[in-house]
Amino acid sequence: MKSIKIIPKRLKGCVEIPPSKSISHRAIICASLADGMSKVENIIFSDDITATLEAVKSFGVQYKIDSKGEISNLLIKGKDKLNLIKNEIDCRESGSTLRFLIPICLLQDGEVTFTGRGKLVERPLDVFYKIFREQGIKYKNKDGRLPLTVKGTLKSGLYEVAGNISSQFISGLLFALPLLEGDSKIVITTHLESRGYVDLTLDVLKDFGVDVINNDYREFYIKGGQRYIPTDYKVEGDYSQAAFWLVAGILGEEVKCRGLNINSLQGDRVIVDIINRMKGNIAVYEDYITAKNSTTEGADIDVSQCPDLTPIIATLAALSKGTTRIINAKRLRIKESDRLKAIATELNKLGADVEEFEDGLLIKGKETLEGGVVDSWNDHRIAMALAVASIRCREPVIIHNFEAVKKSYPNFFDHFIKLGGEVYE
Ligand SMILES: O=C(O)C1=C[C@@H](OP(=O)(O)O)[C@@H](O)[C@H](O)C1
Ligand SMILES: C=C(OP(=O)(O)O)C(=O)O
Repeated sequence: MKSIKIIPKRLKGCVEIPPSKSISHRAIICASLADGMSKVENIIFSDDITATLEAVKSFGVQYKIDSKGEISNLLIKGKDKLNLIKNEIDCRESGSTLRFLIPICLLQDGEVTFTGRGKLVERPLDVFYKIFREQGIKYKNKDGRLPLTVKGTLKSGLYEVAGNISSQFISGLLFALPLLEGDSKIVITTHLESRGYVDLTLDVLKDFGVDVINNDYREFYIKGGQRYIPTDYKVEGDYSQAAFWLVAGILGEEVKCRGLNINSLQGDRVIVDIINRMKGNIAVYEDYITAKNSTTEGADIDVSQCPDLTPIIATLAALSKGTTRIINAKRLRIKESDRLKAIATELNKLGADVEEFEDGLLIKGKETLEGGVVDSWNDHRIAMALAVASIRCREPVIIHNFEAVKKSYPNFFDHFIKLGGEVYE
């Protein structure tokens, strides 16, 4: 277990936001399924993106890396016919890699085993198991957990899919179904949560020449016999990661975030509206967003469309005036940690007043927090939220298992230091 000690400091400065992890997955997968050479620019090798790159290599996809400092560009030689060269895929802790690659792997009939690490082994796959049973696809898991071995091929036709467990199941099907000969339709049988991620999938599919008709997020019509077209694609900045720095600017001195698309489809772009609603001092310009020290106020926040923002919103709420209710957050319990329990437990260790409910949090804000020893629960977003909380602590903060940040943002603490943070390993 590795720990980091943070001396409370008000952060100030400018940060180049790393590329969107969600869009990076999508661009790599679409380039891999396009027969020819595609360029995917602005990539960082987080654990999750490495998992997806390793996964597509298992199907004969090749790529070259051109690195410039923290950022890399990929030249990907994709194939419209997958040939299995490695029948075991280690998804590490990446739910996106697992849920996106399973349908893609079922475009060929070789047997494949998916493995995972940490909490990924128990994150739900029931939506796919229902499809496997309906289509006669053989599958075997270990008491409902990974490893999962599958054998068979996806059929075109009607798919009835729940939209309130994970949008990733829908995205995974949207990558694979256009390549089948026949047409398909996905009917969403519940309210669709994390809808912005489906928007990202449809948008990147379109950029790579694949069209899907979206009937108000209730039905998706997928024409069969489509082909991905090799494309040059540049990944934009990640709003889920920018959220940590925007809150750091509100709690600290001032932070300017560069590299974001102010018209992004990313669902977590809503962090700007949330900070505004909480009376934070935030301003959006053509090529940067800046957040300045300000006194924020509690609000009622529905996170059903932006689950990944919950840890950092809870941190801001814990240091705002009044009460914040975070609602429709039950799905946070099936991420890299039980994020509701994790952020409530750890913020309270720092002296916050967070009450946990089955599907949300009730947070009574304070001027400052005490500080103390906390743990990341091996969850990158918990680690990063706690690091930001340190800004308004009276005493140092020690975070155990801080290296969890590698999952999505390996140089998070380099940026933290660049903004004036004082950390000791
Ligand atoms: O499709 C994606 O890129 C993601 C979808 C979201 O999951 P859910 O759809 O399960 O909420 C989100 O939590 C995850 O970080 C990335
Ligand atoms: C839940 C996350 O990612 P994934 O579902 O891909 O593991 C995340 O990045 O917070």
